[in-house]
Amino acid sequence: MKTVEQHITDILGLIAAPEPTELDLLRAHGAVLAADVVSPVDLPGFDNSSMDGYAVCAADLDKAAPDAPVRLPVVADIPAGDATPTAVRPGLCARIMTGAPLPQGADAVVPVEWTDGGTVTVGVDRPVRVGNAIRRAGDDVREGATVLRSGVRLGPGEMGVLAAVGRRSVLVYPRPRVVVLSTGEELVEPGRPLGHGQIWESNSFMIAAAAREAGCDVHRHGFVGDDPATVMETLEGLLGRADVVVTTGGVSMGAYDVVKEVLSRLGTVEFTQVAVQPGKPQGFGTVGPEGTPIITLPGNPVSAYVSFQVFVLPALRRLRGLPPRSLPTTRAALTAPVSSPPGRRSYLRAVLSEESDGATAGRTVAPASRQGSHQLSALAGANALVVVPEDTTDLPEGAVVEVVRLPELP
Ligand SMILES: Nc1nc2c(c(=O)[nH]1)N[C@H]1C(S)=C(S)[C@@H](COP(=O)(O)OP(=O)(O)OC[C@H]3O[C@@H](n4cnc5c(N)ncnc54)[C@H](O)[C@@H]3O)O[C@H]1N2
Ligand code: MOO
Repeated sequence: MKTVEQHITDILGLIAAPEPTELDLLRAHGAVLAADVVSPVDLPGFDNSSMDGYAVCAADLDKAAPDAPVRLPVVADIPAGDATPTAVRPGLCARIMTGAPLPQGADAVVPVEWTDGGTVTVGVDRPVRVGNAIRRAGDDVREGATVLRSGVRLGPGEMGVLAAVGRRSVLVYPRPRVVVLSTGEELVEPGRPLGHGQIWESNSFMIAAAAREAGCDVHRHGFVGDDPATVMETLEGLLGRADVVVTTGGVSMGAYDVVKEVLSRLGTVEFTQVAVQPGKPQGFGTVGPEGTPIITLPGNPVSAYVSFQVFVLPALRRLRGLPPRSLPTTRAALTAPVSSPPGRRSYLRAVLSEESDGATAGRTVAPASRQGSHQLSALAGANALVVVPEDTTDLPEGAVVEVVRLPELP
């Protein structure tokens, strides 16, 4: 059987580096930046007030005191956005609002709380130091400075910086388009009644959610039955909207394992067995005229989920323009014994907790009691996968194990 690492490498071999695209800022959220962003301006772009108050010459107020306020004529009123440049001379002041440009000649701003709030003349009851409540041009970003580096993900903070330096569009690797398709004659859309031997379809919802959380634009096509012609036709119809197709089901040894049958005929998809539990039957390759990558996951729901996190996620990261890393791991002590088939690496659903105990930096990990490939209930609530190596079949309570941290909700 193929190793987990080899299968990850083989899938990555199919995934070409993405093409950068210039996207409008509103569509760029979540994408990965494909070029450094340099600010064309200083930020702030001009000296401005950080408070509502009065722009003054500080020296005028040297002798101001609560019982002897200094009174200054107010010669201008400067709201934020004021387009008319203003100036003050010693002995005069201007009323000014937060964010408004500092008038020429002023060297300090007195907050309104230190004054009587006058609009013709104003009484100020204490001295002010030079520079008080002034935000200097360029004290945040200097013109020509790199504000964002290629490779960063555009989250809210990055979106803010881009807009602040005046960018309306950016060069990014756009979110990959993932099409999710499940197969199985027994499947019924949730919300519809079940007949004998039928089950509600769950894989496509789960895999679509995981791909979305991985930063992709996802089209959940839902599912098709086991008729090869329909599967082929459906797949062909979906290729135009996919950078990668992820299927579940139909890849094992069954007489009606339709994905395997249909894609084997195309000749570019390889079906294989990986030394992993769950998730042994796997496939990957390309389909259609554009050579669209396709990754075929097993149908058992837990197998599909674990396979997604172990095999598909690195590929999606590469498509996003990120290093194709696997999920981060840590070490933790088992709260219960676990077992694993010989020769296969198990990924057991578990709950990792960060409580303190020393040797494992305080982490313990509780494996779920139901580990069957069909036992979906243990997946809800799991935040980690306990890794049991290929050469290990049993681990006692207290053993320190490698633990994969599952992605957290963004
Ligand atoms: N003779 C053998 N049988 C099986 C082997 C084997 O090596 N020899 N491998 C087993 C393993 S391991 C797995 S995993 C499954 C994978 O089978 P398929 O990928 O062909 O999946 P299906 O047969 O279509 O379905 C398996 C199971 O999962 C349920 N299922 C499928 N799709 C969905 C869905 N979208 N939503 C919810 N549930 C789904 C399906 O009803 C089956 O119960 O093969 C083993 N068999
Ligand atoms: O190896 Mo299958 O994917 O668990 O049940």
